Amino acid sequence: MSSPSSSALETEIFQYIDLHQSDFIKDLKEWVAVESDSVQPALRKEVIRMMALAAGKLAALGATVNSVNLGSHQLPDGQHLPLPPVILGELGKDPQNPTVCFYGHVDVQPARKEDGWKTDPYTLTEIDGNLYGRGATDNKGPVLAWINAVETFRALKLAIPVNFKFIIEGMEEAGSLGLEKLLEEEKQCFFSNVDYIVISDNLWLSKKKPALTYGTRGNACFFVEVEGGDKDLHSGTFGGIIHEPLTDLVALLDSLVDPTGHIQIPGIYDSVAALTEEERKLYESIEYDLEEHKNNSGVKKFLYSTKEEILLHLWRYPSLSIHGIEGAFHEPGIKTVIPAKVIGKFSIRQVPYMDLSVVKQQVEEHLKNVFSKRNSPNKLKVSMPLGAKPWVADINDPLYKAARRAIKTVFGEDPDFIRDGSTIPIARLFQTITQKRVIMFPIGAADAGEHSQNEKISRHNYIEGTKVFAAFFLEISKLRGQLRETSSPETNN
Ligand SMILES: C[C@H](N)C(=O)N[C@@H](Cc1c[nH]cn1)C(=O)O
Ligand SMILES: [Zn+2]
Ligand SMILES: [Zn+2]
Repeated sequence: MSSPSSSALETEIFQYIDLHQSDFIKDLKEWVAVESDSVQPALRKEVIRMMALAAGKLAALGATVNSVNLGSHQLPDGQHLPLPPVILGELGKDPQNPTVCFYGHVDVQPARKEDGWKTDPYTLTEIDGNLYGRGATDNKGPVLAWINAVETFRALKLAIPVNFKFIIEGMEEAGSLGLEKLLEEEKQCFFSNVDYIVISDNLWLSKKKPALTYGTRGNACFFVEVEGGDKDLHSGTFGGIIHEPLTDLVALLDSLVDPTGHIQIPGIYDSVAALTEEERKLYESIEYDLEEHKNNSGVKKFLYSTKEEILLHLWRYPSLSIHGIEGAFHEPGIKTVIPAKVIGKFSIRQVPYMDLSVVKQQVEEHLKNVFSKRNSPNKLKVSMPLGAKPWVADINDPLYKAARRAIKTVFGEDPDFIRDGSTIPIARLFQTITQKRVIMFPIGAADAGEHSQNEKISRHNYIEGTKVFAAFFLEISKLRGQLRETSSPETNN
C-alpha cells in the first residue's frame, strides 16, 4: 500500500493513467468492435456477447459479478426475444467506506458505414486525437473510463477509498426493458447499502468546458398506425379512388408541431413548471457558444437565436420529434406503390410536471380528432410503447461538490451546472424505486455525435475522464459521514 499525501497520490495516479493510455484505448477498441445494437432484433446475440465481455472485464478487476437473467420480451410481430442479462457487480465491502454504484449501458444505437460514416463504425479509429466508433461516448467509453480508474487504484496497489457497485445494462437504447422490475427486486438487497448512484451517459454543453448535469427530460414515445386494406396496391390502378393510409398518416404527423417548434396538441403545455427568476439567472451565467453548437449539429439555423431561449427549449420545455415511418417505401429509386399499413413514430421529450398518462391521453384525443375530420375508412391505432419520466437533482448535494472539486483538479476549471434535453430512462426510477440519490457526471464533449454518424470520444476526454473519476473517488472518500446524514431524494416530477 502506498500512502503519499493527497496531491502526490493524485500525481501518481494520473501518471499511471497517462502511461497506460494505449491499454485503455485497446479495451475501448475491443468493446466498440461488438455490434451491440439493442434496437435491431437480429443483433440481440451481439448485445448478449457484449454483456459477457463487460462481465469478464469486471471479474478481471476482482469484482464479484452476477449476470441477472431478465427472461425475454415480445416484439410487435409476436416474436419472443431474450433480454440481455443485467450485470450487478461489487468490489470492496469496507463498512467504513461509502458505497457508490456506477450505472452504464453497453448497448448502442444502430450504425452502418453507408449512413455516412467516414470510418467503419465498429472499428475504433483515431483521427486527429479523436476516437471514432459507435458507442465511443454513448456509453462504452465512459463505462470503461470508470473501470480504468478503478483498475488504476488496483494496479498501483492503493487502498481503494470507496466500495464500488456496478449496474451495467444492454437495453438502454430500447428503453431499459426489464430494468424497472430488477430495481424493485433488488432495492432491499443489492441497493440497500448504496449511498449514491453515478451515471456518465450524457454530454457537456461545450467542446472544452466540463459540466455536471442536474436534470434530464423524460421521453414519451408514440406509434401511430394507419391501416387500409390487407395488401399494398398499384398507384396507377388505385391512386385517386382510395383513402391512402400514408396520406392520412402524413396529415396526422403534420398536425403535431408547427414550423416554430410549438407542439399543437391541446393542453400539452398546461403542467409545465413555471420558470423562476433564480433559474433564469442560472442560465445567464452558463457559458454556451451558440455558433459552436450550430456547427456541431451541422444545421444552418436554430429555431431560437439567444442562449437563454435555446437552453430553455432544450432543457425545461417539451419538444416533439418525428423519427420515422415503418412500412413506407424508403429505398433509393421509384416504387409506385400505395402501402397498405404504415406506422408513424414520434416522441415527446417531457419536463416537470407533465404527467405521462395525461400526455398519452392528450395525444390520443388529438390524433383521433384530426383523423375523424378526414372521413377516412382506414383504421387508426395509437400506442405509447415507452414512457420515461424527467429527472432533476439537487446541485447542493455533497456529491456534486465532490465532483466539482475532482473536475477542478483534473481540468483546472469549475464545471458548468447543466440540464440535458435527452433522457436516461432509469435515472428517475433509481430515485423513486431505490430512494437513492443520483448524480450525472458526463465526460463526453458536446461534439461527440451520440446517435449520429461519426460518433467519437476524444483521446483527451477519455483519458482525462479516467483521471477525473479517479480524483472523484478520492473526493468521495473525504465525504465520509456526510453522505448518509443527508435526507433521501425528493421524488421530483
Ligand atoms: C442520453 C442517453 N445517452 C441517450 O441517448 N438516451 C436515449 C434514451 C431513450 C429515450 N427514449 C428512448 N430511448 C435518448 O435520450 O434518446
Ligand atoms: Zn446512452
Ligand atoms: Zn443513446
